[in-house]
This record gives sequence, structure tokens and C-alpha cells, in this order.
Amino acid sequence: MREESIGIVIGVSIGVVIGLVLAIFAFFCHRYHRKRSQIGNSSSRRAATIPIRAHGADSCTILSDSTLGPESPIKSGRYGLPFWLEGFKKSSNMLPASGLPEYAYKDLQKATHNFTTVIGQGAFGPVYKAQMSTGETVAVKVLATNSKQGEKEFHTEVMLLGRLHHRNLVNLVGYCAEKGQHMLVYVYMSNGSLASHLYGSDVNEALCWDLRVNIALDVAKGLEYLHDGAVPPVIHRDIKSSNILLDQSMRARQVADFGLSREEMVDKHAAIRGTFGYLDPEYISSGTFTKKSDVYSFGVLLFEIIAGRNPQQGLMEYVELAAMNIEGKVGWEEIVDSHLQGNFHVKELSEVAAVAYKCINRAPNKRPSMRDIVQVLTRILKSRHHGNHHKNSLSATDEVFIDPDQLETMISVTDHRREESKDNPATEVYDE
Ligand SMILES: Nc1ncnc2c1ncn2[C@@H]1O[C@H](COP(=O)(O)OP(=O)(O)OP(=O)(O)O)[C@@H](O)[C@H]1O
Repeated sequence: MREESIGIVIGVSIGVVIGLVLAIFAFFCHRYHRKRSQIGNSSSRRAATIPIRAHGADSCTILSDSTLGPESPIKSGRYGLPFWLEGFKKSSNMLPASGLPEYAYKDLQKATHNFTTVIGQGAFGPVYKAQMSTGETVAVKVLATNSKQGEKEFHTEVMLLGRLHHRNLVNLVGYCAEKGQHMLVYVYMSNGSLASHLYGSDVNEALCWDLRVNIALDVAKGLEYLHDGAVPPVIHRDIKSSNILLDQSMRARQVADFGLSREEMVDKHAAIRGTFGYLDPEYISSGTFTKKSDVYSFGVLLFEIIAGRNPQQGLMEYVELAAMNIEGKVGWEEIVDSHLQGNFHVKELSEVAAVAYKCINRAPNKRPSMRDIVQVLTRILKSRHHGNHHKNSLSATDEVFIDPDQLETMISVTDHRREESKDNPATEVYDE
């Protein structure tokens, strides 16, 4: 009898334990399915609200991997957002059409040490480096409080920028509209602006030729996406070397800033916008800003990359002189950046300069499209990798082709130097 009751107790206990295990298992299965369907919903919402043409160049891959760079949010969380963003999202404030999270002012204030970590100053206001408590680093652009922009315009612009995703754009990852302040939160670009590299004083850190052409192609791809991949198409309006930022792999991305316009901007009465020296002369005379005006600015940028000189330093006068020389068969070598110390590919130089010269043609319809430019630059780089180009004879002794692996090594050396400077608080700089 006693043995029987012990058997019953053991049986019941085993039953209860099995029941409990099954219940816990069922609970987790249910949660897992709910989470998956939430993520699914959120990504289909994003897909529906970021209209990218299927036939736009590189569009599909770009859209899906645009925020997956090493310096970008990676994992998806509850709202289809990266986990690290969720902690900073104000409870229910999400711009429905852009899917961008709204950051709380106090979190950004804390992450920027009360707005003291300035890394740059743009026309819209200062830019700060922000170290989030999750360990991620972002750049916070604070729009000047004297801006006439109202709440509605700000949200419209954020929605416009939020739908743009490309690996060669500095992606907007959030915004803040609180305490009368308007802020944009961007992926942080650890290698600073192209301008800072072109005009830095250290000759040893000058950008090598190969990297310059890679950067040119990156910028061209970003612009091609804006012109032919985004729907509706977008005109950048402010292509210049300080707007091109470099990530930790020295890949170039352009700042997708406020004021990006839709397809075409015709406003004869509005003040001329843009940066002196990069502006399409046709726009200045007609007041009409078109994709070909961006192409003109891109041509100026290409010459800037070649010459290491900006329009304010007489770049275009140099270009015109060199172009005249070409008829006398002198060539573009004369304007090449002296920081390169003769280390460049002669054939690549003449090909890149030829594209640049077409871009700055006075007649907009004679300028190539960004798609054409991407094709030409891609072909130049392809033939480099096939070893068809010869370096300038001046550097015959140290002829070095940089393949992607070598590039990685160079970058990690640079990163190492940066890490060293970070370890030493006395030399800490924010605008690396
Ligand atoms: N995402 C970012 N990561 C790292 N640094 C940045 C980032 N965004 C901006 N900066 C820094 O801040 C500087 C100012 O940027 P911003 O885009 O506001 O102005 P700008 O491009 O120099 O001029 P403008 O406002 O006339 O276009 C940049 O040159 C760069 O050094």
C-alpha cells in the first residue's frame, strides 16, 4: 500500500514536471512567432515606404545593405530597428513614413557631453560626436535655432531623407525635435571629410592615387542612386569635398543633407543656393537646377581630387590652362596634386580628367549622366585590376598596385594610429 502511494506521488510529480516543461516550451514558441511576425511587418512597412525603383542601379542590394556598414546599426530589434537604437527611441514617436526613430533630447545631451564634442560646423549648425550608452557612435547635427523652418517642414525633410538608403550616402538614423531644437542623427564617419584629407598638412598622409579614384567612384555611385535609383529622383545641390565623408574602410559617402530637392528646382526668384565654385554656370544664369547641375559640381570635385586644390584656390583656372595645353599635347599631369609626388597612373589620370572635363561642359546636354560616369570609372578601375595601367614613369622604382588586401592593411595601420591617439586623452580629437 505504502509502495503504491509512493508510486502515485512519483508519477504525479513526473507528470507535473513534464507539463511544466511543455508549458514553458509552448510559451517561448508563441513569443518567438510573435516577434518574427513583428519584424516581418516592420520590414514590409519599410519596404513599402522607401520607394526604390527595382531597375535603379544597384537598387535592391543597396537598399538592403545600406545600413549594414561596419559603422552602422546592424541588428534588428522589436520595431525592425537596430537594438541599439531602441534604447534611445522615445516611447511611441516614430515618423510613420520614414521609419526613423525619434531620439530623446536628454539622451543626445548626455551622449555629447552636454553638446561639447564638436566635430564640425556646417551651414545648418554644429555637428557633434555622440557616444551612446550602448557603445555606438553617431554624429548629431544640430540645426541652428534661428532657422525659419517650422515643425512641419522639419518632419517633411526628415521623411525625405529617411527614405534614402545607399552605401555611398551618410545615412540618417534618427532625429530629435524637442525643446525647440531640431537635430539629425547620422551614422558616424570615423575618417572625416575628403576635404580634410586633401588639404591636411601631412604629406605622408596624403591620399594615394588609387584611393582617390575609388573615392571618385563611390561618390559617383551615391549620386547615380539619387538621380536614377531614388523615387522621386533627388538632386543633391551641394556636391563638394567637405560633404564627402570617409568611413573606417575609407569608403566615401556623401552627406544627404537638408535641402535635397526633388527632381528639378526652378525658382528664378530664390537666392542662388549651393557653394561658390561648384555651381553650374547654367543654373546661375537660368535659376534652374537640374541633375546636370550636380554633374557639373561632380566634375569640379573630380578635378579637386586630381589637383588637391579647391575652387577657392583657383582650381578651375588651372583646369582651363591645362585643357588649353592639351591641344598643344601637354596633358593633365601639370595639375596633378604635388602631394602625390608623381605617384599616379598616367592613363588613369587622362581618363578621369577627360570625364571631369566633360562634366564641366558649359552646355548641360553635353555633360554625361551619372550613370555614364559610373560606367566609365568602373571600367577604369577594372582595367587597373587587370594590370593594364602603368604608373607615371617618375615613380618606376616604387611601382605598387594597391589591391583590396593591401588597402585593408593600410587602413588598419591608420586605425591603429587613431586608436593610439584615442588612448592618449591629451591628443584626443573629435574630427578625425
Ligand atoms: N556623419 C558624420 N560623421 C563624422 N563627421 C561628420 C558627420 N557629419 C558631419 N561631420 C563633420 O562635420 C562637418 C560639417 O558637416 P556639415 O554636413 O554640417 O557641413 P558641411 O558639409 O561642411 O557644409 P554645408 O553645411 O555647407 O554643407 C563635416 O565637414 C565633417 O567634418
